Amino acid sequence: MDVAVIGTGYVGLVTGASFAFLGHKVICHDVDKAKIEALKKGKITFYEPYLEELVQDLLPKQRLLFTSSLEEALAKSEVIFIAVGTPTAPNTGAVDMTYVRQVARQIGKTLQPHRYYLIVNKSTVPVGTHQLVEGLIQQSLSETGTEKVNFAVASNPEFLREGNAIEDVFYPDRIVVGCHCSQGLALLKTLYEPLIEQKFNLPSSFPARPSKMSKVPFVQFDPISSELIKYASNAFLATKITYINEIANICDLVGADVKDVALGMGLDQRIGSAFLKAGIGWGGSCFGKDLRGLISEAQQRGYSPDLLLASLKKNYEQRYRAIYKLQEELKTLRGKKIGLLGLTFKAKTDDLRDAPALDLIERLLLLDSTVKVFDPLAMEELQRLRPQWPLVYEQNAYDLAEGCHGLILVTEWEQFLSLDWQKVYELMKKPIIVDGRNFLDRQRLEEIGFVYSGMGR
Ligand SMILES: NC(=O)C1=CN([C@@H]2O[C@H](COP(=O)(O)OP(=O)(O)OC[C@H]3O[C@@H](n4cnc5c(N)ncnc54)[C@H](O)[C@@H]3O)[C@@H](O)[C@H]2O)C=CC1
Ligand SMILES: O=C(O)[C@H]1O[C@H](OP(=O)(O)OP(=O)(O)OC[C@H]2O[C@@H](n3ccc(=O)[nH]c3=O)[C@H](O)[C@@H]2O)[C@H](O)[C@@H](O)[C@@H]1O
Repeated sequence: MDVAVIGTGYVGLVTGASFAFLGHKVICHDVDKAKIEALKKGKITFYEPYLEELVQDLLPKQRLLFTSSLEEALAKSEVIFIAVGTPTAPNTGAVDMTYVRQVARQIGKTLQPHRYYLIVNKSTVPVGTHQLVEGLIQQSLSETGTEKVNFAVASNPEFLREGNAIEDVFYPDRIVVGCHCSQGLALLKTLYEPLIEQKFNLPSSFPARPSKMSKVPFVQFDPISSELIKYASNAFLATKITYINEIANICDLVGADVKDVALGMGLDQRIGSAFLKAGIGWGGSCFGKDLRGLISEAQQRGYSPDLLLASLKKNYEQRYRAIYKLQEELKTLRGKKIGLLGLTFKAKTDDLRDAPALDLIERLLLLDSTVKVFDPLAMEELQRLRPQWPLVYEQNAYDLAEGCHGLILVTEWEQFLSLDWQKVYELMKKPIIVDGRNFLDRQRLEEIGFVYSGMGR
């Protein structure tokens, strides 16, 4: 099947590459010409495990093409995915639909008569966006006088995680679609058929298929419900983390260990063990924006979603607990050297969008600390985002530790587990460590002589 993907960011590129791998012919379009030129050479502009390898494998086979021309992208395509950004609008917390609107209008100007097209919203979008996109396309068609174009708009939200995108896209828990048009629904089913049936094999160096996996549920809903499933899922996951963080804070008060509490809770199948890792709070490009988006949707309709409001507020407060813990040990942080081990919002990504590290650094600078940073992937990105911050950028964890009064582990990078912690201890001025992800071996660190503080343990 000929497929176009509009917007070649995280989601667009993973979507395009995965459909191409499954045997479809995919053409990805983006307005960012530099991105397209890099992709044509097999270079991706962000870090995502396995993705560059996949793109480089598909390019010579001509199954995955890139273009900065929308006309070229739509020339042969029957199914058109919209995968542009839907950020939070300034001040209101509502979803900024500028890019989706632009794309819908442009698609409407480009569709050809006497053809059928299925336009699929892959972006995370407010309820009713399928109607908005349909209306804007229809309007453009009328403006250009294009008649006899048969098209439908569907919802097909994406649930991948950054850093785990290939695994999540090829071995998903479910495929959610919302489409009123039976022809469109049939096309989506055909498109996803190899994935539903798991009729493919990734290269042996890629993540293996989970052993219990057989068929992937392809679940159809009304488009409005499909659109809401995405927001409701992200809001639930974010709230589940906020919940365990609340329990962690209570653990700190009563002397319990949140890792044990989460283990005991998670064994109850009704609760489940996933997303019960306590820490300095969630970050990233989507949880915050999608919670705000859902809150705004509810408020626009006169409903106050108090649980979601609390979940959002508590998460941002949680970030500062790492600093309170340092203050407990060091009293004042003025003039103290504090090192941040890791910067990204999670491991296996170079993404700093809404990363807790940004709030931590800002607060530490306000408290007149000297802030040293090290991250395996995100140093240049931090310099680009906050060139005005007077930070000490270090090349490795040992240089970071040198002369520090305290370290905060911000990101659970695997490589931090195998550091020579005795050496780190000897390099520090005061051996205080706040493990913001409950990631390190507490017992070993305490044996070395560190003053260790986890989140809720
Ligand atoms: N990043 C993630 O892990 C996930 C993101 N999503 C959702 O997917 C959507 C896209 O997110 P990302 O891929 O992270 O965004 P991104 O910012 O990485 O990529 C968006 C791309 O769209 C392009 N674009 C903007 N306007 C365009 C236009 N008029 N025509 C063509 N291209 C245009 C941009 O240049 C950019 O390359 C958002 O709604 C997001 O909430 C959903 C699941 C996971
Ligand atoms: O809509 C999206 O963009 C995506 O948002 C999240 O994915 P992502 O933000 O990439 O990463 P997660 O693995 O969900 O982690 C988000 C944050 O929660 C934190 N987290 C996660 C799990 C946990 O137990 N504890 C915890 O603090 C992570 O450290 C990270 O800061 C969702 O998990 C995806 O299903 C969704 O598609």
